[in-house]
Amino acid sequence: MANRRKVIAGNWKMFKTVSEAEDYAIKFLEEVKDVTDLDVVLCAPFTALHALKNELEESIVHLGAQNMAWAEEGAYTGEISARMLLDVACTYVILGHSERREMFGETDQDIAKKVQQALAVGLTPIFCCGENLKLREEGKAAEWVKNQVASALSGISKDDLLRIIVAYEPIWAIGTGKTASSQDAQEMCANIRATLTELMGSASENVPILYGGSVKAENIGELMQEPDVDGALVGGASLDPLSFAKLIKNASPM
Ligand SMILES: O=C(CO)COP(=O)(O)O
Repeated sequence: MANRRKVIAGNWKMFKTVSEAEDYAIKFLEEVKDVTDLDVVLCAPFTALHALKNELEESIVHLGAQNMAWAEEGAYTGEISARMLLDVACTYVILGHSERREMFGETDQDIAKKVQQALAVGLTPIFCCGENLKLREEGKAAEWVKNQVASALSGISKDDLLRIIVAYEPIWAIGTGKTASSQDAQEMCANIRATLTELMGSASENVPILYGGSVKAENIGELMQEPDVDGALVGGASLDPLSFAKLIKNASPM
């Protein structure tokens, strides 16, 4: 039996000012302070990270960003580097989210470079992959996601791959209220693990694979029952501290 971490990560996307984030952190910490059986991550906008660093210090909640530059530093107007994220106590960073791929033109090559840069400074990448509705309906979802995983992760050493989290987020399930069935989520997460096995051998058993797409307090329990679903990346349902705390408690294996 694999000894994988369970992870629930909230992706706030482009929501919350500094004061809203601080207010959230106070309420959220009160609710989740005794959670020990899974890793809890809040991926906040850049502008809220420093304030959250202060609020979350010495708590069980880890801090993450939602994107970063592939370059180390330099003349890249508007970009944020991996070291800047470390500086505000981030330990995680979401990379390759479908919204960045679709709306901001990020390619598999960009994402591969970002994953390498994150690993180089010691951040844990939450690498996102997932198919759109057309690909799913054409029966091409598994192949598409396999290619996304292989092209972003194939240049990475086996040891470094052990430090990655993969999030499977079917685009048709994001923000639509349409969750993949837990069987579909399991099937795709198992396929991703098989691709990881091709890259890193049986150590893939230790890589957490999350599901994302309309996850809520009501459906997390069922998803977590699946053997290859090790947690969730949660958008809309992470925006309210009390309901996100409820989701986390429902995800808990205890
Ligand atoms: O994109 C997501 C998380 O990264 C999922 O968003 P929703 O949970 O709002 O569907």
